[in-house]
Amino acid sequence: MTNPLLVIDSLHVAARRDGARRELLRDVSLDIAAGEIAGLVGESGSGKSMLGSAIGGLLPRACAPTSGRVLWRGRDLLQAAEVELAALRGAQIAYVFQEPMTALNPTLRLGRQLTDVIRRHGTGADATATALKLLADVRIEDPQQVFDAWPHQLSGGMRQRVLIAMAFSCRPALIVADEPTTALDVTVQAQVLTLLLALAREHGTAVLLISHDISVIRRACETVHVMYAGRIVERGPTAAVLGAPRHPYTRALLDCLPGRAQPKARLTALPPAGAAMPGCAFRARCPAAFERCEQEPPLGATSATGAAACWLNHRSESASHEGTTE
Ligand SMILES: Nc1ncnc2c1ncn2[C@@H]1O[C@H](COP(=O)(O)OP(=O)(O)OP(=O)(O)O)[C@@H](O)[C@H]1O
Repeated sequence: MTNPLLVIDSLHVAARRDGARRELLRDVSLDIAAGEIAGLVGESGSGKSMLGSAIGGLLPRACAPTSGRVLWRGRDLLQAAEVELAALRGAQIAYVFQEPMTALNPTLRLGRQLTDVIRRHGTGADATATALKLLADVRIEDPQQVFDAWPHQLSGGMRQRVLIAMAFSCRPALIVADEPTTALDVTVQAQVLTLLLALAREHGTAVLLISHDISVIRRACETVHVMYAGRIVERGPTAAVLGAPRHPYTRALLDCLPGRAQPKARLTALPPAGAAMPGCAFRARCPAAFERCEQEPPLGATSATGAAACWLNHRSESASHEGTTE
């Protein structure tokens, strides 16, 4: 990829609790180019939000990177001070989170919250006029009414539109959208996702769309990264990865889609992400890697480290679609 906006290079993140260390992200690498709509998919607890948070320096207090780099336009953000990260967030990297109510301040009218963001990043323009224009851009019919409203007076879908307006307010180069539609009614999920993507394309904004729902990723993203137990196990152009998945976990995710299971066929349970298991959790489903997986010694006695070791060793030959054309 020429001149990527974001390069995550062999990132490891661990949590510390009562003196014990638990690895949450293991050797994660991911590139995003300017304007690219990239997807990150995996089951709950696989580390998607942890990765999204690590990009903008928003990891929970108990969690920290232990090695690797997060290069933003070539600058390693893991070496940046909080003041630099705070300036970057909003201005260049914006976030849209799952639950709009928790991302908004319930004690401030929406117009005030929008103009605060606009003024903080100093675009110089009339903040009120800019806010009203942004509300119109997210297809809100009566921007003035929403500008004057309190967060609790809006529906979840409308609140998420306001947060999308806020995210675009400073024309960021990247939006990290962490399950942006999961908390919404099914009927508005598609509208909000379509809006987010349309604005991103219009402004040339790159998006890292985080979702547990592979059908959302399939519909929205040019590239996909599949995450399991803190690792990216497969990556590539969405059509290539989902059209011909190479990793058994990707195949298992696709098999979970409604309509995919054959009539009367049994749904096979996914291997548990946190369970202790020697060798590769997928060896029974992965003939190409079977022998190596069997021989691979587990890295540790607890957690899925045995599986991780295996993926680490055969990932490049079996699960990368690099260079694949759609
Ligand atoms: N504040 C925290 N301190 C320590 N560990 C955490 C913290 N938050 C999350 N974790 C752990 O990090 C791992 C990854 O969690 P993460 O929230 O990134 O998963 P996810 O894939 O985004 O799932 P979900 O879609 O349910 O949010 C999980 O094992 C989780 O228990």
